[in-house]
Amino acid sequence: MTEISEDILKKVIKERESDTHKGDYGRVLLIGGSENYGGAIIMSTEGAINAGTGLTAVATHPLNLAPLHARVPEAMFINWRDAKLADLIKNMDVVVCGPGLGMSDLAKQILVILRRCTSEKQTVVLDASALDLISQDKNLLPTNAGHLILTPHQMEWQRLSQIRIPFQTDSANIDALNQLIPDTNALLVLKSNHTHVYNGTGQIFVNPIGNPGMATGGMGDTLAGIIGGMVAQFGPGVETVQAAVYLHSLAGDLLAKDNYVVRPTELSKVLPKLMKKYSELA
Ligand SMILES: NC(=O)C1=CN([C@@H]2O[C@H](COP(=O)(O)OP(=O)(O)OC[C@H]3O[C@@H](n4cnc5c(N)ncnc54)[C@H](O)[C@@H]3O)[C@@H](O)[C@H]2O)[C@@H](O)CC1
Ligand SMILES: Nc1ncnc2c1ncn2[C@@H]1O[C@H](COP(=O)(O)OP(=O)(O)O)[C@@H](O)[C@H]1O
Ligand SMILES: [Mg+2]
Repeated sequence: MTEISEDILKKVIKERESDTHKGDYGRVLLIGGSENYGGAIIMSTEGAINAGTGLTAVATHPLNLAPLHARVPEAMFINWRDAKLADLIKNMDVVVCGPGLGMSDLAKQILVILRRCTSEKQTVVLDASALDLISQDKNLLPTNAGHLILTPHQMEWQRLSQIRIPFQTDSANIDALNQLIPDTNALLVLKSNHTHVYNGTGQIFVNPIGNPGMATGGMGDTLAGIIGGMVAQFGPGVETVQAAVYLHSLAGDLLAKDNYVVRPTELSKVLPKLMKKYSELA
């Protein structure tokens, strides 16, 4: 087991070359945000954009169009019922699916489309409702994606792995990950006060930072977006995911120095400054 440290940020976050454009920093599509959970996909999108995604698109319920554009005009919008969703998915580097997606039949259909349209070169980050739907039907897993990153909290992992929270030991978690996805490219980010990152080969990375001010709805949605944005720029390896987990908590700790509660939307705002600092320390 390895403890994640600040060094991972210096290693992963690169200074940007002058001769580059938005196409060099990845295309991310975020899918989620039902009528009742629009905030989840907006917070996720804020995480992705503030972590530096080159181009960001959001597939969501049409009710979310105005609030999404009011908060993040950088993001493009598509109605999640639009037939063009399939082609959009095919053109993405990273798809983050699940924040506020909900458990409807439409949400299930979206997972079917995602499974059909993803391919080897793409990374899919699965969070929240997407994981709960997959718990009900494992055939919904988008196994054609080259890289799969699962980001459950302990209750979502209990539903998915059938391992009750007190029995979620490292060895049980690795066995369950390998059983669920017999592919060493899969990563499991098991969120708790000390999030563990596992890969299929049995490596374990533990996040030693973060704080209970971060126990606020939307904090995981934000992390899923940050992971998507960082994978889009720095690749889908386990080091990128460790860096995203550490950066999220570091931002949370920075805000918790003088705030009782850390709002996910405030956390996203401090990411560009932190990333700048670590890009220069490489
Ligand atoms: N503003 C919004 O629109 C929000 C929407 N959300 C969406 O709401 C849907 C349901 O997700 P929830 O996660 O709220 O509901 P869940 O029912 O999946 O899990 C929440 C419950 O799990 C238990 N739990 C045990 N260990 C935990 C751990 N380590 N971390 C977190 N919870 C733990 C807690 O009792 C908690 O109330 C998802 O689609 C999610 O994305 C949430 O992300 C909250 C914010
Ligand atoms: N007590 C805590 N200490 C450190 N980090 C925490 C704590 N509580 C929550 N977090 C972090 O906040 C996030 C919560 O994720 P999640 O439960 O999926 O939130 P949501 O679904 O509401 O967005 C995780 O990254 C978790 O590590
Ligand atoms: Mg969550």
